[in-house]
Amino acid sequence: MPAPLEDVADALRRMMDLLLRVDDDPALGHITSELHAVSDLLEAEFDDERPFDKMLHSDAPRHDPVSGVENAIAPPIVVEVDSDGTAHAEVDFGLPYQGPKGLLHGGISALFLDHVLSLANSNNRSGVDNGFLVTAQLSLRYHKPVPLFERATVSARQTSIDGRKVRAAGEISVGGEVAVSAEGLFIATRIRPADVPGDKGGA
Ligand SMILES: CCCCCCCCCCCCCCCC(=O)SCCNC(=O)CCNC(=O)[C@H](O)C(C)(C)COP(=O)(O)OP(=O)(O)OC[C@H]1O[C@@H](n2cnc3c(N)ncnc32)[C@H](O)[C@@H]1OP(=O)(O)O
Repeated sequence: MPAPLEDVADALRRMMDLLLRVDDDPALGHITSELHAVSDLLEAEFDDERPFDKMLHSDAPRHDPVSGVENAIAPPIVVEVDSDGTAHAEVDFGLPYQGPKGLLHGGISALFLDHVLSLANSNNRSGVDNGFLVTAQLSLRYHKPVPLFERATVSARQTSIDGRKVRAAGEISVGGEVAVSAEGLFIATRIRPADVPGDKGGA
C-alpha cells in the first residue's frame, strides 16, 4: 500500500534539512540519480500539469506552503483559533528557512504572518461580503531577529471589518518577546466561492 502523501512530504522535509547540512561530496552524484528515479515514479502518477483543482476542493489547507501537511515546503504549522478569535501556532524554524546565519529569513516571517492573519480573518467573517479574503496590504516591522531552532509563536487577531475590507494584526514572538509585528488589510474579492464550481470555502 502506498505511503500517504503526508508521510512522503515528511520524508522530503527530512531530506531537505539534511541536504543543507552536507558539504559537496562525490556521493551526491549517486543521491541525485536516486532522487530522479523517485521523481520518475511520481511523475508516472499524475497527468495534470497544474492541479489547482486538488487544492480548491480540499477540506483543509493541505497544500499551502505554511500549514500544508502534503507540501514539503511547509513545516507544517497547526493553527488553532481561540474562542476570542485569536489564531496562533507554534513553530521551531529550521535550516530551510534560514536567512542571515542562524536567523529566520525576513520573507519567511512575512509568509507566516500573512497566513496566520488570513486565518484569523477567515474564522471570523460575520458581516463580511462573501468573497475570498485576499491580502491587499501587509505591513511588517522587524523588531528583533528570530533565531532558528527556538520555539516561536505566530499569532494574529482580526482588528476591524469595514464592508469588503477586513484588517488583522499579529506578531511572531520568541521567549515572550515580539520579534516581528504585522498589520494586514484583506479584501473580499468580487468572485465568491459559490461562483467557483466545487469550492469548499477557501481563504
Ligand atoms: C473550508 C477550508 C478550505 C481551506 C482551503 C485552503 C486554504 C488555504 C490556506 C490559507 C491561505 C492563506 C492565504 C494568505 C492570503 C493570500 O496570500 S491572498 C493572495 C495574495 N493577494 C492577492 O493575490 C490579491 C491581489 N489583488 C486583488 O485581487 C485585488 O487587487 C483586490 C485586493 C481583490 C482588490 O480588487 P478590487 O476588488 O477590484 O478592489 P476595489 O473594488 O477597487 O477596491 C475595494 C476597496 O479596497 C481598496 N483597495 C483595493 N486594493 C487595495 C490595496 N492594495 N491597498 C489598499 N486598499 C485597497 C479600494 O481603495 C476600495 O476602497 P473603498 O473605495 O471601498 O473605500
